[in-house]
Amino acid sequence: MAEEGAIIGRVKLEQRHGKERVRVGRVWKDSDGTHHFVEWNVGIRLLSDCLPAYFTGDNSNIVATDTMKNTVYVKAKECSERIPVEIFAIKLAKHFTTFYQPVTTAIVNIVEKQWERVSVDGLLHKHGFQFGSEEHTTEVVVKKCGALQVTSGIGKLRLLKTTQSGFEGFIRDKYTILPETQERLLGTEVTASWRYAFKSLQNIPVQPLYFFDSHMGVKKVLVDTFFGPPKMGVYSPSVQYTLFEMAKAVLQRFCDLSSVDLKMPNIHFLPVNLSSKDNPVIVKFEDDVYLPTDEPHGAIEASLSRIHSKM
Ligand SMILES: O=c1[nH]c(=O)c2[nH]c(=O)[nH]c2[nH]1
Repeated sequence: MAEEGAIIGRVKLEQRHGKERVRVGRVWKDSDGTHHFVEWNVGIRLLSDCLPAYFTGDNSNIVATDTMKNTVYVKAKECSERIPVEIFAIKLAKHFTTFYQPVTTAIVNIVEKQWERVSVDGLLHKHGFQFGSEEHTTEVVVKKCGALQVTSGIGKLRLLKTTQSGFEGFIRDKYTILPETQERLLGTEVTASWRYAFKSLQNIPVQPLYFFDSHMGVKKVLVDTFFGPPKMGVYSPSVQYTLFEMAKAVLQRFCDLSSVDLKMPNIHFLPVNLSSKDNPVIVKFEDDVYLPTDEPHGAIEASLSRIHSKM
């Protein structure tokens, strides 16, 4: 059994090492001239018995972080077919736990940037892509025994609705100035992550589009639940309530997920009222003119997990 930590006198050492921000772009070319492109930003952490490196300067059990970086490019080259980011992360993590005897666990995080195929004159371009702000994230943990944990996610998903939102009934005291309202603009930048229920390398779903479809599906449920039906929308009494509705909808719709984690900052758009001594009403706020802000913002986060296998 490898040792990743040790107690020395009255202190405990826990250690891991890896490489951060290894950036790779990969193109796949179909025979009809259609190209596919992904950009990945990879982080790797290896748990292994390299305590002698800390205690005596003996590096003989260390996988150099430079080697980890090279491995990202080698494995990207080896992927001759277009693959989802989750499968690439699993391949990398599996490599580290099987190729290196001292490595007991590999943790691979990847952020995929959004390069979307462009349309020109109404036709999808064969090799032209446009950058979007959204991110597709994954974290994969693989143990030597084959145990696996896969988390997927979405980052920087900015959503905003101009009505059907309010906030009332909260604690009022001598520090409170926020008025109660049934009419406000609601803006957020969703960071979502969800854990798949399968727990070993043998149980990874075999359908080639599984992770692509899950990602698109979860995103659609999150967005649809946030906004409600196109004509009427749906009333949000708080970010907290809407967040819970979104998380519940994801677990109800996708039974192969065991938990979902949502961070939904309340990004404030401040009402604009302008007045002067001579002109008391230059701009009177009527739910129309706002000052967009980045900070400070509300921080509202929650996780929802299944206690039983079915909801
Ligand atoms: O939806 C909201 N939740 C809060 O907790 C909160 N706090 C606040 O100032 N505005 C809001 N809005």
